[in-house]
Amino acid sequence: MSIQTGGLLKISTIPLSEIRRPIAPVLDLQKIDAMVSTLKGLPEASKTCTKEEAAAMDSQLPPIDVLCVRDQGKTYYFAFGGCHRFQAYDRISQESGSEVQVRCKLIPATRSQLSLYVGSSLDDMFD
Ligand SMILES: Nc1ncnc2c1ncn2[C@@H]1O[C@H](COP(=O)(O)OP(=O)(O)OP(=O)(O)O)[C@@H](O)[C@H]1O
Repeated sequence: MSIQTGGLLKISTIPLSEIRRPIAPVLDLQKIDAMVSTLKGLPEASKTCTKEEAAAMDSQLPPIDVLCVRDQGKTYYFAFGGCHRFQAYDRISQESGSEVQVRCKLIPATRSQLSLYVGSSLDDMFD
């Protein structure tokens, strides 16, 4: 999604618990450790990116592309990428015991655009 959206969309923060992630990820645990370090502002962040990149992040991870779909008066958020960043946010949330805000690039989408990602599971996406 990043290729199409480039710098066009606004960056927002959405509570982690409000973002639906329909596809199970395949994970590199070392990358998640380094991302958690970035969020905590620790130097180990540079394990999966350069020291300069980590410094530029300033305890932030790049925003995750999130589809934003309106259905029957409610807004639903869906993510299909950002697997490692979500795992890092999950861990920070578990460690702190509180809700975490996720930096997102919100992409307005329709139900039929969402169906391109989830196929016949579309109706299960809204509950
Ligand atoms: N330790 C880190 N600290 C800060 N940023 C990082 C770190 N590791 C990777 N990044 C940056 O995070 C972004 C996403 O990285 P990557 O694609 O590897 O993970 P991801 O969250 O699983 O995303 P996707 O599923 O979309 O590939 C990249 O811009 C990358 O440069």
